[in-house]
Amino acid sequence: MSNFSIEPSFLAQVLAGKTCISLPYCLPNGTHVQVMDEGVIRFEPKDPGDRQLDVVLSCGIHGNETAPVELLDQLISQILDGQLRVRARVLFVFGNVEAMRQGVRCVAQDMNRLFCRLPDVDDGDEARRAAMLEMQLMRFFSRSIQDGKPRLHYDLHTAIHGSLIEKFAIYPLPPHGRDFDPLQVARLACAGVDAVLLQSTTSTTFSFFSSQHCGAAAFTVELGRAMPFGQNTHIDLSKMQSYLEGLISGELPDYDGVPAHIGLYKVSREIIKQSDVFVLRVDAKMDNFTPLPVGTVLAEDGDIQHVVDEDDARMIFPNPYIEIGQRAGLVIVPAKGYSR
Ligand SMILES: O=C(O)CCC(=O)N[C@@H](CCC(=O)O)C(=O)O
Ligand SMILES: [Zn+2]
Repeated sequence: MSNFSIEPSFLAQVLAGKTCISLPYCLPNGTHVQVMDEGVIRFEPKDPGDRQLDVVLSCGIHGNETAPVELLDQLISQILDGQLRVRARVLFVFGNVEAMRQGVRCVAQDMNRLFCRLPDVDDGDEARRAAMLEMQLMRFFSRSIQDGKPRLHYDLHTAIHGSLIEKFAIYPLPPHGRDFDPLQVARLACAGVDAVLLQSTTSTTFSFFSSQHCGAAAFTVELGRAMPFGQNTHIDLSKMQSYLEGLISGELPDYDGVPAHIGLYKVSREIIKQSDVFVLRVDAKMDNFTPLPVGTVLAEDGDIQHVVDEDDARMIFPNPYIEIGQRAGLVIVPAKGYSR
């Protein structure tokens, strides 16, 4: 990508293979811009004293989840053409570029299962890309760790199936046994998210990486159902767009507690596929958050039977078409006892 150009869009240039690391340059309004790698672009305010926070906005970790990619591309265009004033350091990441080109979730390996691991000489393209993105985030957040600015990461996705709650987030709990921050949940509500899943287990996702290793308040955000590029008009991302525009312009909204309408859930257990005779006994296409009565057989895996024994259980991300050792679904329950 050469210096300051609005057309074609950043996304179009990424898909055409025309972005790679570049020298930093300035927009006419003084905003600093640098392409850090293919599909990775950083903006910094003209006046360092203007900077309120550091935020990573990522999408396309799954290449067929296009609505968030279109949203972030629009924000990048608004910055490049001077409509959106930058008062934060912002790193935009288009995650799995090759999968985006092919319109598939992944090419060989699910990239959101490849974070927080040691690199290996046999790593494929997606594992190497995940390791490179980890380095980009470590580098980006190292400045905010030094000077104490708020660190945020929103990793935007869309889900394979429908969902009774269209927009929800997974919130990896901060390290060292710290509790979740109600203010972060309230900010997600402001962005149009209606339920938050508090995740206390370890994970291999991008948001888990930035929470654990960069000390960022980090979230995987599901924004509706995955559709090809240009077919996302059914998803209303206006609240998310306004919220992100606010962050980029340095506005970090403050709230008292978690809004009453937000559903708070926690992971009761993960259903891991342990053998090639694994069978899901519930409809693999059922909507996320579908209630599951006690006694429902969820899956069978050789001698193992997964049966619901939790009150008020629901399942999200049911998917039997995964490799052995991976997650075939999450059983979640309401998180009780949290003050709002
Ligand atoms: O709809 C599905 O089954 C998957 C949607 C998706 O990509 N979800 C993320 C969630 C990540 C997390 O648990 O934080 C994923 O599976 O990677
Ligand atoms: Zn995804």
